[in-house]
Amino acid sequence: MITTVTANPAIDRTIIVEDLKIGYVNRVIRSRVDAGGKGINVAKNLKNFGDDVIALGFIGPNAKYIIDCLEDEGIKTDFVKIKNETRTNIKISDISRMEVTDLNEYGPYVSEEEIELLKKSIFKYAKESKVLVLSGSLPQGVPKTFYKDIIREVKSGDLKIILDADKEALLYGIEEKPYMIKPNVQELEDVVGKKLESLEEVIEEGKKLKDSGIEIVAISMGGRGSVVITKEGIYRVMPVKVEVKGTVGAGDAFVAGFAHGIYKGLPIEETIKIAAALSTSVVMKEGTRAGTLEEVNILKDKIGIERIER
Ligand SMILES: Nc1ncnc2c1ncn2[C@@H]1O[C@H](COP(=O)(O)OP(=O)(O)OP(=O)(O)O)[C@@H](O)[C@H]1O
Ligand SMILES: O=P(O)(O)OC[C@@]1(O)O[C@H](CO)[C@@H](O)[C@@H]1O
Repeated sequence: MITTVTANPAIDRTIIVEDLKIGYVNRVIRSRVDAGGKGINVAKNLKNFGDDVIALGFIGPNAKYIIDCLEDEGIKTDFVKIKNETRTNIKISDISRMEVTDLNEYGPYVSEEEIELLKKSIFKYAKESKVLVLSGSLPQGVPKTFYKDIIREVKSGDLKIILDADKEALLYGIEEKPYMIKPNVQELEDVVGKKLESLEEVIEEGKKLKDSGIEIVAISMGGRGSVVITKEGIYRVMPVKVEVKGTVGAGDAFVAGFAHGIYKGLPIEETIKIAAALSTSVVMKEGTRAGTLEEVNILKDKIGIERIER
């Protein structure tokens, strides 16, 4: 089984506009609502691959919609029901600039008792899982060491932990050496505390993290693809040129591709291709949506992948 944890789910409201003008009245062409939050997006992608996945996290009284969406898709869920409301994140997609602006709320305040309930649940499901995905920001009241504490508690040879977080949650999490991390360049810059101007610098810093004991360091670079640093080698992955309709959740699809490959024990190059293809299929869609197996099968062979160092 694969367990995904979304401490800070979101009702994602995507608003499609043309030529957004800040400070003016803008007309909305169309809008849509999706169940969002990073771990939830990972779970949606994994389900489309037919993997056995369960989604955990905190859920507020206003967000039954999220549970219903996941259950409609056949995804198992076991969320901790909290007193305060789940956030709504606004995604403004400007189709003339092909640009998405994210307005993400901090999320609800979560109590100590609610945090303990989620921790217990994660510890329970981790015992039955091969892969554990810890993804996204932490809502208010949750200590920045949340992921670190979980990794320390559940880490074992049999469980592969993927951490996709930012800022302090990532910094602390890294201290416990998860199996894999997936920072984007900005997140990696925050970890190393400096601007990374060239691909060489990105690789250099990624290598240091890998050498510190993290097996896979996958650095995503948006429309420039990614660099994946593993013990098998360093891979430069080039994206496919497609019509981009929305980039929200591309990173989560990338993570899901790795979770799938690791779960199935696939070779690293095949895993990377699936991850890149899955993220490509997501950018071809409006809103926060997952990719499908059929889309990946079409896109996979178009992914350019080059081993640049052993
Ligand atoms: N404009 C694009 N064109 C083609 N592929 C893209 C584009 N943007 C993203 N991708 C694909 O998605 C992957 C992950 O994207 P990105 O680096 O934006 O993740 P992220 O910053 O974690 O995103 P998010 O937090 O919104 O999920 C990239 O490595 C690439 O394969
Ligand atoms: O505020 P966070 O937790 O960092 O990110 C939340 C979020 O932007 O991430 C997903 C896309 O990756 C969206 O579904 C969601 O709204």
